Amino acid sequence: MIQIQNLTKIYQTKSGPVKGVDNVSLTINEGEIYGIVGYSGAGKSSLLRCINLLERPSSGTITVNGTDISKLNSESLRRARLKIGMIFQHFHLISQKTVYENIAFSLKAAKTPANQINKRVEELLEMVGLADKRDVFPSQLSGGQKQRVGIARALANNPSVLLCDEATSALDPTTTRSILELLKKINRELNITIVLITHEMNVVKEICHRVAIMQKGKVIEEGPVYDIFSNPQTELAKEFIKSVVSFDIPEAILQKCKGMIVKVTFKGDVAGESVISDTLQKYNVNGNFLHGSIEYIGEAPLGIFIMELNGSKEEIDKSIQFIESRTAQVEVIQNGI
Ligand SMILES: Nc1ncnc2c1ncn2[C@@H]1O[C@H](COP(=O)(O)OP(=O)(O)OP(=O)(O)O)[C@@H](O)[C@H]1O
Repeated sequence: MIQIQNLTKIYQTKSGPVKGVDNVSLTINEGEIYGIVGYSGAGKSSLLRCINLLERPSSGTITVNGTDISKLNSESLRRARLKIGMIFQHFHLISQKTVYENIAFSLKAAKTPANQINKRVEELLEMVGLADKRDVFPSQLSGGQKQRVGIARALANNPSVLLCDEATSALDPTTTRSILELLKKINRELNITIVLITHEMNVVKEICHRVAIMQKGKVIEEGPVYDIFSNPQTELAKEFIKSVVSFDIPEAILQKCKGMIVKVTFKGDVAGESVISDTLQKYNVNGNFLHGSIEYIGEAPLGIFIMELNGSKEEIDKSIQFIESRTAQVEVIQNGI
């Protein structure tokens, strides 16, 4: 478990102090995939780099598996860092070393006995699907393959935590998906806690269990990814979700609608139920779908439909109450009744 309490990071610059992280408190549970999302300059990297003390916090504490790492002396910190792997947007591989040597380098740095290195590197290559690239140099690899080497190197010393700094931002969508699948497998099979920072809400939607949304150094919203997607509280969370699931209706269409336009959000298994058709049969209301889809957050369905309801105010009110009783949320977007 990682516990961050009242963490502040202030950089001293020529033009004065700059707050990178501003009084952040978070708990990241063992075995979860935790996302930190925010625009450029929000403080994601500063926060992530404080977790393995690549940056020294100005104040606050960071406890990793029960140890307050900010209090460790340099030798203890070196050992603690071996249990915190890290991967980077631009991979940071050593270009003069082969894939094998890049991974072995981590093991040598941790003083692994020479007779154990070969077996461990082979295991890691197998795990990341690069057994056939053992002796090639990074320049001969695709971006996705380079990131696989980065992951193998980060896992070499059996860390309990893997920090991912925009690990897929330099990759195309298909490669991104395959790297995210690999991270999911590592989390599931090795029970490694993963903390990832990203500006892509899609990455959060694909693999994270919980997420923190950062702005100006602060965490402004935090919770299970499903809850944030189904019921975002802040404008920024809504904006990030829009980048993945957009339900904008063209103005010209909205102007033509004379009824009540509602956004209906179905949570969980109920997303598959025929709530809308039941409603239209039960009440004297006409429904006209304007937009809709079922998104899968991880593996849980979240159905969002925008529809125009036409009929008497009384029947529409009753049908909305009925939908709410069967599902979760109905939000009126435009009321022409
Ligand atoms: N080494 C540094 N010296 C001075 N200021 C810094 C330093 N590192 C970060 N900052 C400042 O701290 C704030 C947060 O930066 P940080 O890099 O943590 O944000 P970020 O969300 O990771 O952004 P990006 O995605 O662009 O990396 C910014 O205002 C930035 O200018």
